[in-house]
Amino acid sequence: MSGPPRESAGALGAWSESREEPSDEADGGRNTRKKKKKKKKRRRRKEERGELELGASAPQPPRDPPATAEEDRAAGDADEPIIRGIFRIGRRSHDVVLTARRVTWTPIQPESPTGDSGSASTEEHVELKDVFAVKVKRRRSIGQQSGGTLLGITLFHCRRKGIKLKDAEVHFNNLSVDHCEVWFRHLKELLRGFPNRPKSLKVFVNPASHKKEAYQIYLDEVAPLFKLADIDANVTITERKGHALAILKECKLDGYDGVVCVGGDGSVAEVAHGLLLRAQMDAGRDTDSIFTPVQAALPLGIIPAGSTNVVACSVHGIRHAASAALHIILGHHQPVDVCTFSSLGRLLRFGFSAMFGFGGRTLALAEKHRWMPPSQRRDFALIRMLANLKPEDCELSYLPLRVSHGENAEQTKSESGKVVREAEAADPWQTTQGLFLNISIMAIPCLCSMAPRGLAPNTRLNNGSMALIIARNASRSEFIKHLKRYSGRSNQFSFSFVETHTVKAVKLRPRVQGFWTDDTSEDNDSNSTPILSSEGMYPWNIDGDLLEAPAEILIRVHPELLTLYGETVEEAEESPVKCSCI
Ligand SMILES: Nc1ncnc2c1ncn2[C@@H]1O[C@H](COP(=O)(O)OP(=O)(O)OP(=O)(O)O)[C@@H](O)[C@H]1O
Repeated sequence: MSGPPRESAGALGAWSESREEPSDEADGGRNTRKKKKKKKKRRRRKEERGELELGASAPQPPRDPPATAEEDRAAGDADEPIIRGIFRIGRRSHDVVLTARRVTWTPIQPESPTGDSGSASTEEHVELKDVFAVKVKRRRSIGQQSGGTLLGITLFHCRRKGIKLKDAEVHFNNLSVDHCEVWFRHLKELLRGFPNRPKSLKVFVNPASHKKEAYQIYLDEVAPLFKLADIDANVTITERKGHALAILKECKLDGYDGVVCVGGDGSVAEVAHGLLLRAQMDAGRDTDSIFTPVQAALPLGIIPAGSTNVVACSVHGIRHAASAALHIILGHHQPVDVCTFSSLGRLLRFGFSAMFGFGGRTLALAEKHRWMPPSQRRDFALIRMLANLKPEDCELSYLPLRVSHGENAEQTKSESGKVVREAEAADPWQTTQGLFLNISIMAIPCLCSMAPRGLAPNTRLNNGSMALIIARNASRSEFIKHLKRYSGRSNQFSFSFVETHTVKAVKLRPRVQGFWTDDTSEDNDSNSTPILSSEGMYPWNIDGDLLEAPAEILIRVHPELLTLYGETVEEAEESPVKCSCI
């Protein structure tokens, strides 16, 4: 919007006057009903004469309210005034115009006796695509449940500050019930025309995330906005790992418009996996064989409340619960590519990103020290693994993605049927083997405060490919330099031991199966001896969740398999955090 309407200090809290919709007004008395009937008649007659819809200053003819905003837009008159009237906004009277696209208001200049027009009046507006609630504003005495003196109507909308979204409100004051009711009706009707805005959500809150404040974040920053937007939220506070997954496998999802996860990456990964697994079950897909997955039935909203929030940051650009809630409320849909991780033909899980080698082993070590606070155990594991840096001996195959724009180019379609790339052709599998310090496979950019441009800056949320980042064996100091560059501006990939590829699939097979060692003793500083595993289990870091996987893993990308609430973000707006320990 162009001007600064008063920002709400927590959408509900700042609302000192009571509010309700006109239809909720209840006095119960017969006389009142009669009066209402008469009033209605009078109003209808007035409407017919155009006296209500258009103020004295409005030359436009009255119009019927649009059946839906889309119909109106389709008629190509999105900028045609639908209704016009006078409201007080702040201390001044304003000429207010509603179109299918926006509400615009201009201060009414008092005519001066000298005929001067005075200073130029500034027009302000709010786009309806940013408006998420309209309420009737009334003054009620303490304890009064209904009725009350009507004061006007209030629009609640979303304001952008960089990539941060904030809720704000504009009060349109007018004591005429008829006037306000007509405006209210039109606004409600127009808002109903926006697609994707959820009315009912299934919410999972992980109370154990980060500093155990996820539920409080939900109560303070999200629930009030959902209430304002008339969203019905069914909340489950998860009791253990796997709880959300178990519910998603069995619960009825028909009544919901979306699923929301309040937590960190581990919780998001579990809910995303659950939603996608449920979609495969409903579609009768056999996940014990190579299969083409179907899209998740519902979009997923992420309220960041964890110690790592890479997925949330990739679609919001910031760890900010209110921004995330507003993306959900306004129905901002962002299709996202998702990977399947399978072994011996069986699906292990769905996910957005994976790390093998240093990334996997560091997480495995951190998980063994769960009793430590999250940041402490992460730093501890990082230092221990760097001190004992060892490569993995494995065979790595990948299917590169080659984009061609020639005549023979095929069109690739996502499961939704949308063309996701102009053309591409896959080269045959390429295979390399040797010692690797770390292998990252990422279907989304993975923005975070440690890497504002992303752990995989060369990939996009829905470009139908994955970034494969290979760090071959190198000295500890070179590897640390490579890691440090993620938080800065220098290219983290400009090292001779680092390779990046754009791929459709990756196969990774650890080559040595000797004995397991979790030996991280400081005196062993040789980083040329590969890590051996006796149990044939290798730790993978999949979206911050530990997966102990046997043998060969196949990772395939599936374009736009899941829709997240959010949008494409180029760079995280988090203040960059340098890892304190390297
Ligand atoms: N009530 C619970 N108690 C313990 N763990 C839970 C509970 N509910 C869910 N979990 C699990 O906790 C794990 C970590 O949660 P989440 O990622 O939200 O928090 P986090 O602080 O970012 O954690 P991490 O530091 O492990 O990334 C998830 O795998 C989730 O399944």
